[in-house]
Amino acid sequence: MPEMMQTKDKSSQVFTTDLDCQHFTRCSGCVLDTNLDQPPVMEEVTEFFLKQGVAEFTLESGNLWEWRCRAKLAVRGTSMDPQIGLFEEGSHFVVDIPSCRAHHPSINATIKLVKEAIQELGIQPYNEDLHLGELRYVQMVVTTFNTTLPAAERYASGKVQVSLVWNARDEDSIQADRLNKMAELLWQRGNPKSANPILHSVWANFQTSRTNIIFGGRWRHILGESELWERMSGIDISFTPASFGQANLQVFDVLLRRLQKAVKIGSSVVELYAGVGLIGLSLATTRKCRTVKCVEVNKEARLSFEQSLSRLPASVNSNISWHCADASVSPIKWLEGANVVIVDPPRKGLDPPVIEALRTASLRGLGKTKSPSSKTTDKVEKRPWMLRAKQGAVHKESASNWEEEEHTWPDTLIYVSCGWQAFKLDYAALVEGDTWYLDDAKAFNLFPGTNRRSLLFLEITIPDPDISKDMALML
Ligand SMILES: C[S@@+](CC[C@H](N)C(=O)[O-])C[C@H]1O[C@@H](n2cnc3c(N)ncnc32)[C@H](O)[C@@H]1O
Repeated sequence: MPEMMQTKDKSSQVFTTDLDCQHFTRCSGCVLDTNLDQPPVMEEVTEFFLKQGVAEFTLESGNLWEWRCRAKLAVRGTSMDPQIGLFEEGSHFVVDIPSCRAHHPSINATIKLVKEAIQELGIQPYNEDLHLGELRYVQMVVTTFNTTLPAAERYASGKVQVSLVWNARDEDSIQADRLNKMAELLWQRGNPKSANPILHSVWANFQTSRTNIIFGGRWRHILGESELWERMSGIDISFTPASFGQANLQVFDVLLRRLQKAVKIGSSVVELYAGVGLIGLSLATTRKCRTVKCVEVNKEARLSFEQSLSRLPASVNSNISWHCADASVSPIKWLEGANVVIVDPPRKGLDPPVIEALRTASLRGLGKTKSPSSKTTDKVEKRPWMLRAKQGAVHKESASNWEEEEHTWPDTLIYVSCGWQAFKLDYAALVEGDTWYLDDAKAFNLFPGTNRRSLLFLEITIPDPDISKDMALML
């Protein structure tokens, strides 16, 4: 990684945290080009947490360049002069970003390959005004999983799973023949045994809608390995091209290790907004959890979860489950029986029913509200919820016959936030009336070059002074 960069006259070397990217003025991807390790929003964030009693609020930064391992870029222009990049702020013009400093180098090398294939085969980039053309978007996901290499060399030699978003209904439509030709050309030039071994696999997604939604519902694996793996914080995790994945693998790995320390050995954990279950599975493995329940609305994440579950070490003895469900529907049911709840919502923050359920769970844990166990009420009136929870679920039973803990409510809430504005509102609602109490907070620079998306990891406990003391010591 270019930790050190040259000054313009090349006479001396200085440490710099400047972006130094030729696309900066037009590209909407980065909003900062200097002091990438000190996003201005941190001033407000630090002051906020200082007021909440977090004396040492810090920002953990990783690589400031070449950190992005996942990119979805629009393809526009003409077959002779394709443009691959992001839309200019507030416009429909695509800014071509072949030398993006944030991208992992294998992503930029893949963009070059894709452009060559477009030009040589005369592939038509999508024209949204006319709703014509063939290639709409390209998604590139880097995998650094390669156990044949020493760990230190894996990142630099990451390979790309490339997905071509094709303007056709499915693979049987007339245009699919050209899609296959393009996939074959890419593979011929970038497969792992070629002179330029940058590709892991080639996929297609089919999208004909006139909206700006990137992906359609149909995916097809065309060439290379069908499964994409990543090793993060001690576990192997699988991603399909349709599932959510972190863009900054290295800093998220640091966040995960920090998060693990906040969970006591033997805890029962529920994770809402769980994606492919990365956080939950890593806790099952490293914290010997009794139970781990992951709740995620995107059904496409299920296959990844099943594959990752099959590679967990045999020594993991937790009851583990993944549920395809909307966390905002009857969220209180997921919370009963857990000591720890983890939420990792999208940028818009928590759904209001989830905030309400977290507040109720805290009050129930403190014995401030009398409530029947939700198990009892389910029997008579909440059967649809029970059925919903079972539909589409994945389970792995523990060899130990752990009893389900009724009347237990979480005393630890870990909030992973990627949206500062939404977080502030959620936080105010969570702590109102002393339902939750902030114990610690830390920021991770998951998106260097941006001001708005630095990520926070927060640990909030119920306002029991003894528990807070234990947590403080543990940290
Ligand atoms: C920021 S991602 C976190 C994913 C996961 N924790 C990870 O690190 O890979 C947010 C996830 O929440 C999911 N999601 C959004 N709304 C949801 C809802 N109402 N119920 C459950 N999951 C939801 C999204 O599909 C996405 O996978």
